[in-house]
Amino acid sequence: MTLRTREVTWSRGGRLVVDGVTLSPRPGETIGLLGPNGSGKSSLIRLLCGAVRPTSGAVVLDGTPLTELARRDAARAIATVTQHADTVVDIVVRDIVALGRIPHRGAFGGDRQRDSEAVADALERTGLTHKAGELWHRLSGGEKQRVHIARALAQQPRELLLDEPTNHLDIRYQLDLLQLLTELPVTTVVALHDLNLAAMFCDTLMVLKNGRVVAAGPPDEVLTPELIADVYEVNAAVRIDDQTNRPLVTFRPGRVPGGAPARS
Ligand SMILES: Nc1ncnc2c1ncn2[C@@H]1O[C@H](COP(=O)(O)OP(=O)(O)OP(=O)(O)O)[C@@H](O)[C@H]1O
Repeated sequence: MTLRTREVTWSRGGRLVVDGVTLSPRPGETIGLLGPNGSGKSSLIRLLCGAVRPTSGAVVLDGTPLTELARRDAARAIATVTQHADTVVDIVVRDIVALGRIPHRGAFGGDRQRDSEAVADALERTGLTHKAGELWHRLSGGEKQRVHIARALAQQPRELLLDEPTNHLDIRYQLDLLQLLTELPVTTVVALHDLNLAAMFCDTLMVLKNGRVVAAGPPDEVLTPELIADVYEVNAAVRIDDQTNRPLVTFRPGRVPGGAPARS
């Protein structure tokens, strides 16, 4: 059992932002959420973590709708890395990462040894051990991003949700992060803009357009020139990379209005 959605919809201002999405990850798999700006990826992640309530349909964790679950139970199982998370408080990196341990604290405090091991491990995995004592506001954008990821890892969740986690990272950390996600024994849903990174690291891709799922499945079945033209209105060629055995997308200049790929 894992975190799933059943025909979930979310409407805002009379518009269906998320429109009947069913997401059923296999435990441990990495699902990449793709789609153009405004297609509903962040909104679906907000539904999955319980930040917003579905208008209809359900988000369920081990069969129980999130809306019926105690906050602490959901927080122990689900960690989320959102976009634009910031803090104005003067706080050091280690203390931000330690916030991930809060859901594990009981009425008599937590297991301190386990907490500090989880924090140290999360710092190590994100390459931040040497920054543990540094103040948050002195970090670069990419380092801040990695701190948020470390906080989520310190939470030791079963389900990990990430909204464009690579957007501030240089290419080395993008690759490191996505490699790490595939190696963690957790179910991961990650919204991405980079089709090639999604193809390289995700087990399954789900593509949204106007809040609806337009394709879902293994990367080599989903990422076709036709799909890319339809969803992004760009002209692309796709081949299987002989090193990674994954689809590799190259783009051609010019828009493809209306969605049909231009003939080369
Ligand atoms: N709270 C809200 N109230 C009204 N409209 C909203 C709200 N949240 C999202 N939307 C709208 O829903 C649509 C989907 O937004 P969302 O942020 O989920 O897209 P996205 O696929 O994550 O986009 P991006 O790639 O730009 O981050 C957008 O048109 C957005 O303006």
